[in-house]
Amino acid sequence: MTVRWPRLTRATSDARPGSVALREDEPRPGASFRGLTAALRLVWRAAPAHLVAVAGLALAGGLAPVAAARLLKAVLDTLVGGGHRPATLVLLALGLAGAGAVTAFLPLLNSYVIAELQRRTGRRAIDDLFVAVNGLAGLAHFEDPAFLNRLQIGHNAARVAPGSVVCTGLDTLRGLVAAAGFLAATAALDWRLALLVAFAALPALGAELGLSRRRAAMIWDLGPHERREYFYGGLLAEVRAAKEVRLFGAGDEVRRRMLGSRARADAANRRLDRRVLATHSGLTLLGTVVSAVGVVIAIGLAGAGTISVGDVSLVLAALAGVQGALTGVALSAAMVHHQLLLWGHYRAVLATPPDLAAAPALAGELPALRHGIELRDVWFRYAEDQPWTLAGVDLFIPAGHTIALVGPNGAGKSTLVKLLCRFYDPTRGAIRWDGVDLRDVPVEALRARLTATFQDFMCYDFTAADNIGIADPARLADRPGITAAAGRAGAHEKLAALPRGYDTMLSRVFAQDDGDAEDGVNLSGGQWQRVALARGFLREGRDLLILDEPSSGLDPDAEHEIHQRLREYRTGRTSILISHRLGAVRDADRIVLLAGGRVCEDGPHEALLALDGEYARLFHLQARAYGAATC
Ligand SMILES: Nc1ncnc2c1ncn2[C@@H]1O[C@H](COP(=O)(O)OP(=O)(O)OP(=O)(O)O)[C@@H](O)[C@H]1O
Repeated sequence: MTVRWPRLTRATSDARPGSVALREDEPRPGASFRGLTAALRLVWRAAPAHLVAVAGLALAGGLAPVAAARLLKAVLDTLVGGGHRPATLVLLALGLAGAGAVTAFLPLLNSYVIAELQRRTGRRAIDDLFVAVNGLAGLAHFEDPAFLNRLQIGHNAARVAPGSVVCTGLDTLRGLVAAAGFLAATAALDWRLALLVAFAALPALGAELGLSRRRAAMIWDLGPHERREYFYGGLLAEVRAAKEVRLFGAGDEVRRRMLGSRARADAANRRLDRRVLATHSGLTLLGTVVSAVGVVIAIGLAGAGTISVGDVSLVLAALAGVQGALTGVALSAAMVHHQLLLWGHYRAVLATPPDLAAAPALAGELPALRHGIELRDVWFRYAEDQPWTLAGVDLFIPAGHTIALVGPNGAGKSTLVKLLCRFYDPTRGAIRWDGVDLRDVPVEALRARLTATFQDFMCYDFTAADNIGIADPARLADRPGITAAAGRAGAHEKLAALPRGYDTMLSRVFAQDDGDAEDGVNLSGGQWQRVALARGFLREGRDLLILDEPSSGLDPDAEHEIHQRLREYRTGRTSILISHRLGAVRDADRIVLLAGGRVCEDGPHEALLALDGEYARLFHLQARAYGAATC
């Protein structure tokens, strides 16, 4: 049957949605009122009772020292005035002791409640963050350094920023309450003293806000260095890199590079620390002068009989209290500001535009494949400044057929498969599933119809069962299905014979769930490949099977056996098989030779041999290498 496809009408462009959204030179997200309210909403959702408790504690914490100072004044004035009743003094003393106890205990309680609030909020924030990250259907963002930088900062901010913004904000409130109480008490004695102390706090506020802005900018600038440092640290610590690093004696070089990244980060931190030292020294000097002036004025007023001895004690407490409270307010306001800047990166990740165009609102399920998949004049490049990887591919994959993709390294075979899975959209042209443009279908609906084993498959540090079951999370507990898939991939005997069978960890990096690290095993490369194939097989019944180099790591017997199984499995199914072993793909319905991003040859094995083109040359080359003169 010949299927005629309608002409393409979709406007195409080089720009992939969202791909230019997060650049290194983009203005950084600023602290904003919306950021504050978003943090507050999150904390309220995650830990409402704790939020109320922290607010109550903040209010009590602000009032307690003022109450203590007022009680002390009353005690002193009562004592100096004479003629007092003992009961009054006892009551005052008890009140004073109570205020002192509250002042001492509040911070302990506060820390406990804040820690729990932080934990709950952090968990919720991280969950929201990774829901958003999971929602990015394509791969483009994960290859964008600016996005990765933002994600790392956002991830760190998620743990602490929202809780910290709210708690430190309440701390600021507590400081303001305390400062207002002390200022009112001081103003009642002498308003000039109150003004002097209040104005002395303003430079601290400005300086701390400036420092917080610098700190946040520095975290952004250091992100790439720190990511590199983690990367080098990983090379030194991870078992996957250990062989090459040791054999090549590359450890010292990697360590030097790691320390280089650390040194750049340290240098920037040092510059900031010097600025902090200079700023805080200036502020401390200012505070000392203000205190000294305040003390001299108060003693002068007491000497002149204008204020009482108790008033002097109140002024001394107020001076220290106001200064401490206002410095605390400046510090915590700066901290809120700093956390809001980092929180802005978190919110920016949540607001990251999708890198794939959304399907039309009414797009529904994708029907089972009946006719075939067509690539019509497909062009693709990974970025605008990179060369074309696919340059006008025209290809029809009929339903129920096996198409083998062959071609030199870098020809674009895996890229083509990635477009079929819609990890990227074509830069130009279109891919149609029974005539429906893939961009007009929800991406999940498309992927539900695919199964694949990729060339760079994952080796999960999971149990054997989970390593296979993860291919279809709804079937993680479907042990018969998992063992059947493993059987089809020729992995069952090996996995069943492991110390804990399918419950054995395929890792020596993590212990079993019960903490026993002894039973974890490492598989060989070929065994891992079979597990990866089993994952593909678990998703049986899908419309399109993609196998990218499914047997590259297998021994000859295993390769023969796997290809035999694949042949049986593929019969009547639509599949795409990529392989450099041309002998393994000769029985495909059609063999497509990609080169330079285009389809150069296309036809069954015999037809391509008869054509005597590039495929025939490569096939004979391999056949000779295997010692087979004729094929
Ligand atoms: N994520 C990426 N970002 C940028 N360029 C990429 C990316 N992946 C692949 N490329 C480039 O695209 C080209 C085609 O790569 P692809 O992996 O599709 O080739 P292939 O035909 O599968 O090669 P091989 O036979 O070696 O597996 C290569 O030049 C490669 O450098």
